[in-house]
Amino acid sequence: EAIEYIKRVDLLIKRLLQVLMKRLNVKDIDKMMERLLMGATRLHFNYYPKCPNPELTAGVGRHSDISTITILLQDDSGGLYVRREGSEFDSWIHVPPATDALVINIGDVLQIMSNGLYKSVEHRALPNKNRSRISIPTFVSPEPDALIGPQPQVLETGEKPTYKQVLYLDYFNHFFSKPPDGKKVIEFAKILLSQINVIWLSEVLVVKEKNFTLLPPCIIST
Ligand SMILES: O=C(O)CCC(=O)C(=O)O
Ligand SMILES: [Fe+2]
Repeated sequence: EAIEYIKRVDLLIKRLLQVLMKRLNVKDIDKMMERLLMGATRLHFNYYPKCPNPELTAGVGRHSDISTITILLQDDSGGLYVRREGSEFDSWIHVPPATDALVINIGDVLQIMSNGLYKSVEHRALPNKNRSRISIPTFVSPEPDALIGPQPQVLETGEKPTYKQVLYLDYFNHFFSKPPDGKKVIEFAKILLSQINVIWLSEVLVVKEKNFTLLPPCIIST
């Protein structure tokens, strides 16, 4: 049954990625792109024993997944919450379990690759008071040695990159080096304003010294 599930989910993953990448002007998912998007897919089995006081337990703390996408199969007990985007105060929406339905999360890798067009979803999971819960997420992720960054097709229009190229293994290790803390992890791949200023200032200095015309600004990832 598990193998059959994996086979079917694999087809679903490929179909979903095709649609999602089309929006980024990536029309063909070749072998290289496949390794970048789904080179290392992992299945986790989460068990939450019942707990008399769920609000006092950590459960799975607030985080976004460091995957490209996550396909989540949950049982019918409930306990997954997503953060309402843009709310000033913490506001969580319960994701009710639906029969024969899967939950699809956008992960950080897709946010980075799309230069922020797609947004990874912040979520958390709490145990139940009266019964245990099982969830089975499939994390669709790049190979450890893949470089993740905004795709050239996304930047074709002249859009400035918000994220730099990072090794997926470094991103992965960074995520697991700290307790979960919302969407802070993605800052690891962000191009910082100070980095842009330094590059811009150095261009101005070159112009002043040599009387050259200003080169088009380029953002170098460090
Ligand atoms: O148990 C759930 O519903 C979510 C678990 C989760 O977010 C995770 O394992 O990353
Ligand atoms: Fe998660």
